[in-house]
Amino acid sequence: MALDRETAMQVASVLSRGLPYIQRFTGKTVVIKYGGNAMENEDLKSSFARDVVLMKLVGINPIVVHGGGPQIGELLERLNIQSRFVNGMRVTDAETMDVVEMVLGGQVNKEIVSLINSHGGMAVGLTGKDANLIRARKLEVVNRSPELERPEIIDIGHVGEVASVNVDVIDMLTRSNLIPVIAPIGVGPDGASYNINADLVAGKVAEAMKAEKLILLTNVAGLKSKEDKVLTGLTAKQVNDLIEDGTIHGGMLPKIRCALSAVENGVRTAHIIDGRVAHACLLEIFTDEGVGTLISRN
Ligand SMILES: Nc1ncnc2c1ncn2[C@@H]1O[C@H](COP(=O)(O)OP(=O)(O)O)[C@@H](O)[C@H]1O
Ligand SMILES: CC(=O)N[C@@H](CCC(=O)OP(=O)(O)O)C(=O)O
Repeated sequence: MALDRETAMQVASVLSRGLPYIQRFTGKTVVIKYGGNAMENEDLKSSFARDVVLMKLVGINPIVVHGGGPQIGELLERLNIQSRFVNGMRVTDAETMDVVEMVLGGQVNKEIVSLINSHGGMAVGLTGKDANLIRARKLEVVNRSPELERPEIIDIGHVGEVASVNVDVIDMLTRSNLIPVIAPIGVGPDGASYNINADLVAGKVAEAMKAEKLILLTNVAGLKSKEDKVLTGLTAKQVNDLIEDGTIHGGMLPKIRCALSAVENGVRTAHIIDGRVAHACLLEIFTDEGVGTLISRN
């Protein structure tokens, strides 16, 4: 579709103003965690896919790690399987694990791959089982309730944490101009599947790839205070205090923990941003002040 002269001038001006940002980020890796809650509607999904394609086109290496918690919840409900969370992690028995693998590796992964490809990108979908991309070990959750005489380990089933990331596979894909889209399922030493929180996978992939940025797209404007204000530029100590006093809870817990770990392990910055805003990823990259909550080492 041809642009009229005035619109073309505006587009040219906007593109030109993006040049310093493109120069700053070209050749750098950006890991984007696309949360299930941010996949709100078709327009938002399209704007996300277009952002990823544009990033790739200007020389940035986007790596997508997706969630799908609400989508898993929907199918479990349809199948009449009860589900509950401990510390933001879904308790995962064998039956639930089958559903998790179907929804994340099948439905959600392929939907995102198709979306990116329909906007002109070349995405390849993987779970952590493909080429042993994500090796996992069982996650131990410790209950430190003051009511207990001593801390107790809670068994939450087939839930894992990342033991290692096969960086070579991701490198091979990105060098071939492909965009990796990773579902957060890990493979244990015995070949078994592990359900891993997608934030944790995104954080570890960002660390292993020495990413410039880790962008966590979610369904809130950022990390919020008790007064509902978006907080940014927090120190690790301030974050820990917010966890202690319960301001940070539920799904925000793994998000904030993985962001802190990422910046302590070589990722330059981590950002928790609102995926319900169109072009959230580009807004983050193409503004000096960024959007949402910034977490950096200092
Ligand atoms: N301090 C906080 N600031 C913002 N959100 C918080 C906070 N504590 C808990 N949350 C919850 O964390 C949720 C985001 O996590 P989650 O639902 O797992 O999203 P996603 O699917 O994007 O990973 C928010 O919708 C909110 O309900
Ligand atoms: C162990 C665990 O909780 N796994 C998550 C995996 C999906 C996920 O993390 O999705 P969101 O990012 O959309 O929340 C789950 O079963 O819901």
